Amino acid sequence: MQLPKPGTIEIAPSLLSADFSCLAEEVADVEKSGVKIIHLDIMDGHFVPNITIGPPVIASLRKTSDLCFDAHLMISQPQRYIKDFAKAGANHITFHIEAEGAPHETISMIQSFGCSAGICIKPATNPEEVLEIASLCRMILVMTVEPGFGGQVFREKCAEKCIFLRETLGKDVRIEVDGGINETTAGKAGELGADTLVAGSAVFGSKNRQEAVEKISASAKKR
Ligand SMILES: O=C(CO)[C@H](O)[C@H](O)COP(=O)(O)O
Ligand SMILES: [Fe+2]
Repeated sequence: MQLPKPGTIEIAPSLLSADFSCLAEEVADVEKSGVKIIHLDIMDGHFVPNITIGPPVIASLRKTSDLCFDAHLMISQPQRYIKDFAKAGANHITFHIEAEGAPHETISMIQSFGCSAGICIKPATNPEEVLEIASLCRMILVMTVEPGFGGQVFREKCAEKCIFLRETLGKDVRIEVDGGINETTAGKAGELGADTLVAGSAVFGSKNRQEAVEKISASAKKR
């Protein structure tokens, strides 16, 4: 499934906090809650101090799910691996503006494999830095924690970048926030202009994933 068109609030559960011994079941469980997107955190142990999954895991999950696979590449050299992630079944590929490679080229490469492109900014990065390429992206990802680990505390100051991005870019682009989203912080993120909310520990750390997704979604829509 492609990334949903702008205009709706979407919750994107992050598989980072799922039980890695049964990922297909975890995806199926969260799919019951009606989400359209699953967020896949790809870490290389170099761009961030953690290592997660690669293309073979995504290819296996692709056989079991039709959700939009939103791959968040936290890797130093995204251009080296885009083909592999696209062929594995990613629908939307986000890379960091802080990573190596000319962003225009990376975006063209993503699109040449039939995926939509996204650009991500870390907490210390100014949102102005993505303006030049934003029109080529279907979604801008604003990190509300330092990338690398789930379960961190939401940084409101980072989410405030969404106001500038929304005012400057308008409604035709999705703005995604990632890090520390739960039923309390989702309201603030929605209020600031985010329409796509990644939630890892708040969804997969909860026994009832459906209820968790509903609460986060209701909170984000209250803006
Ligand atoms: O990109 C990420 C970390 O780098 C994750 O997507 C994010 O942290 C989700 O986890 P949580 O909702 O528990 O904060
Ligand atoms: Fe992420």
